[in-house]
Amino acid sequence: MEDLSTMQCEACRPEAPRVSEAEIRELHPQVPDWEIIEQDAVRRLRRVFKFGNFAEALDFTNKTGALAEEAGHHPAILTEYGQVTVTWWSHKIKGLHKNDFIMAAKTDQLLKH
Ligand SMILES: C[C@H](O)[C@H](O)[C@H]1CNC2=NC(N)=NC(=O)C2=N1
Repeated sequence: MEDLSTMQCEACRPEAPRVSEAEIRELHPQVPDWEIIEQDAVRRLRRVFKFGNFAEALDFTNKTGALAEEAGHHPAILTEYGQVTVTWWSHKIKGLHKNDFIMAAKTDQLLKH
């Protein structure tokens, strides 16, 4: 399968289907550091990134924000001293779309720059 991090998000449409269990089984292993959580009955992808201090956490936060703006698809980001929690889901469909797996893979790539 194509590397998720090289794919582009498709425009979020309210009628878009959430990922199926079969799609999750195919996509989740490609972003193994992310957990699937359910919060307020909405399934989301979440990863905690560890850093040495707040400045590094803030830098990563800003890079993630720029990635989101470029893609037009936005996460929840909690920035703390030494760690950043990034949570991806698709607001319009109140759940997980392939876009969220793509953005999780792209977020992982930020660690390499
Ligand atoms: C108008 C704007 O493009 C839409 O509201 C976008 C913005 N960013 C988004 N981000 C996420 N995660 N889900 C959405 O449904 C979404 N919709």
